[in-house]
Amino acid sequence: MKVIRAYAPASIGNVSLGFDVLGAALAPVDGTRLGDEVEIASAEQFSLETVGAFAHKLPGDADSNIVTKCYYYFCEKMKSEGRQLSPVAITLHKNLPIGSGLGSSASSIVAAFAGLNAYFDSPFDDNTLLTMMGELEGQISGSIHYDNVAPCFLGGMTLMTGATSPVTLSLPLNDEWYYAICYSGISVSTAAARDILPKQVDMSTALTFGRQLGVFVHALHAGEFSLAASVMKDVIAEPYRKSLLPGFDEARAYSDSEGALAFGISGSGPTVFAVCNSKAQAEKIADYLSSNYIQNEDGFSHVCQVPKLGTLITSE
Ligand SMILES: Nc1ncnc2c1ncn2[C@@H]1O[C@H](COP(=O)(O)OP(=O)(O)O)[C@@H](O)[C@H]1O
Ligand SMILES: N[C@@H](CCOP(=O)(O)O)C(=O)O
Repeated sequence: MKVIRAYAPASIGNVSLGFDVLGAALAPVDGTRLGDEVEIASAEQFSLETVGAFAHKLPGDADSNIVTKCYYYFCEKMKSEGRQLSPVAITLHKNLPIGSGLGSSASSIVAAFAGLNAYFDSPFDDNTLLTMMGELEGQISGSIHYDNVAPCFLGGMTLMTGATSPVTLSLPLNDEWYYAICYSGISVSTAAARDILPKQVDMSTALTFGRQLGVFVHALHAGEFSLAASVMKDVIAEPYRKSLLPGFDEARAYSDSEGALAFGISGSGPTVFAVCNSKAQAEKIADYLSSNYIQNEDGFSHVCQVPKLGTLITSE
């Protein structure tokens, strides 16, 4: 019997300076698989089973799970192209905490679509799949944003174009940067963390945002990584969202005192990340965050890099 497995990594939305337009995939350097995984096999009728460390935090009924919505959306798209789908049984390994700022819903969505596409012999190209992923992410968080689904699917650091094709561009990576990331264990709803943001920004904020993003993209292409790190500052969301994150200011102060290149909120939080020049520095900051930023037994920290690959498909 054909079985497809799709693993989709965690991601940092916004990367501080690119609200809704910049994202990066994450891979712990110790080889931990930090991401959701789906298994797809043939069945007489559709079913979804959920397992894994955070399965018990998902909605109780399968119909409310975003993976079920992905399956029916995929069926509709196939039907509109004159193709019929055979039913499948999906198992979701829910390894990412919900409302963590690690692109948890994106990880499930990407694993589901990428897995279904592989199972049904690749009817959709990457750009079409990305558009479908963005739509489902929009259903869950209240507005379409690709900054988690794109890096989760494609890997690396991705910049959204605002166009339909290509939806996203890949930016050069710095292999020497390490990211200390820490999930505090509390849940922050992305939709709620979007609702607290002002609907308009003032002129000076808009100018800073545009300048930072322009300098960042130039600096990465020029290999000027210190310059790139110097503009990793969030002028859009952090001033409002940090009030939702107990211990945020202290965590930033420690990261700065250790000489980290940048520090910020991953997605809508509560996960935070520090960009570091060395693995040793990232380990020290991750240790501090483990002891001081984590609020309960669900929290964790990792030292990560940004992987070149995103979703991994295997079949048997
Ligand atoms: N497979 C899934 N993974 C994550 N969240 C899911 C899934 N299916 C349904 N949900 C629901 O979607 C919402 C996701 O909340 P959100 O704050 O966007 O999380 P995150 O920021 O971690 O992606 C929650 O209400 C959660 O119960
Ligand atoms: N750009 C979005 C990113 C949300 O990421 P998540 O991991 O918290 O879902 C935002 O900042 O709202």
